[in-house]
Amino acid sequence: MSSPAPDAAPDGPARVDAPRRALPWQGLPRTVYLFRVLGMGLGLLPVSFVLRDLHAGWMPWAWSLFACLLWPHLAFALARASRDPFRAERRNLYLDSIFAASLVPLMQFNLLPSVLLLVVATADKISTGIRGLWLRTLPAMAVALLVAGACTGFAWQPHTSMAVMLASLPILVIHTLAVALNGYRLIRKVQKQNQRLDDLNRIDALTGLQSRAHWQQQAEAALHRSQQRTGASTLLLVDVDRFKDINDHHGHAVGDDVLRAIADVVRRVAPAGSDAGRLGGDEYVVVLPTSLSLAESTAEAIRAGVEGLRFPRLPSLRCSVSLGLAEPPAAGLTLREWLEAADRALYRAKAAGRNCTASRDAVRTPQR
Ligand SMILES: Nc1nc2c(ncn2[C@@H]2O[C@H](COP(=O)(O)OP(=O)(O)OP(=O)(O)O)[C@@H](O)[C@H]2O)c(=O)[nH]1
Repeated sequence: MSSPAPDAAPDGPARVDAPRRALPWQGLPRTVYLFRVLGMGLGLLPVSFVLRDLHAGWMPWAWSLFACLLWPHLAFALARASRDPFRAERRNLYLDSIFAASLVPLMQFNLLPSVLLLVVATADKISTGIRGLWLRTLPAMAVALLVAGACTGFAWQPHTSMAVMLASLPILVIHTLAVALNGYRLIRKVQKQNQRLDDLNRIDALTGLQSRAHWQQQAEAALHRSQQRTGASTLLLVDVDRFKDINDHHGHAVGDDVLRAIADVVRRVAPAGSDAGRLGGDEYVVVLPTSLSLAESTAEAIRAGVEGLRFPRLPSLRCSVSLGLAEPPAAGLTLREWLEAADRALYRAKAAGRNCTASRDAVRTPQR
């Protein structure tokens, strides 16, 4: 939007600005402008037919032409020129309602176009999404109706002719569809943003594995199934060996590359139905849908896969992982106890020299 920022920066020494965030209502004047041009422009059609039938003088005609044709552009220009476009637009929205209501007595309360103008003006306020705006404009409309009514002596001819009915159709159809389409567009946008938020919540941004919170939910469900004896599962903790050294020698960016590459190995090797996540730092965790003996083979495949990783930009870089396995704890015990058991196994793998797998009973070191 080309309108000036709400507050101009004061003169003074150059400084680093915080990242700029779009102001929530910045696009309001342009959105409202389109609907105002459409609503007021189409509204002029039935108003003109009624004024013609009433043989109205120049005053009602001039006022109607100003309100329906000139005002939408003037309102936009005022909002754009304002230092605070949102405040200016909110004032314009009140004036919209006042103008629409003032046309009703000019039409001598011709039923269909009068109801239509009042409803469209109110619906427009609702569709701005500004809380309570439509309710607050109702008293302003009532006052406008009374003042214009007093000026016209409350002349009363509510009958709507067929010609006026036909002239009312465009605003009824086109404006209603335009508002509905705008609502649809907004709903789609919100749905996409909700989906993105959900993804951000479920997925670890660096590795693409499950986030810790999401993994915990999945693991608790798997533990429950195991404790109900409706499915085998084994917990596997994977920790990068001497990862701090990799960061210190090659930098955090390379460290991140290593974390991503190891996540790829985990994803590739873990059997279907596994839940793999990143617990944080250089630690991964997988619930495998298999018994301990099959899980040991998976763990060994991950260990070997990580050992075999090569990084084209750093051909000499090698990495390895230590792995700890644990069967589900007895009924009544929780995910916390399961993780602690896997952590104890992982500790044994580290103590046995790293780059190996350990479970409660055994440490499996690869043949080197
Ligand atoms: N590059 C990178 N480093 C991270 C990230 N999260 C944690 N780290 C680093 O990972 C390292 C973890 O080191 P530790 O687990 O304490 O120890 P280690 O060097 O892996 O040694 P052992 O686990 O005993 O083999 C720390 O230096 C953290 O700063 C991350 O997202 N990216």
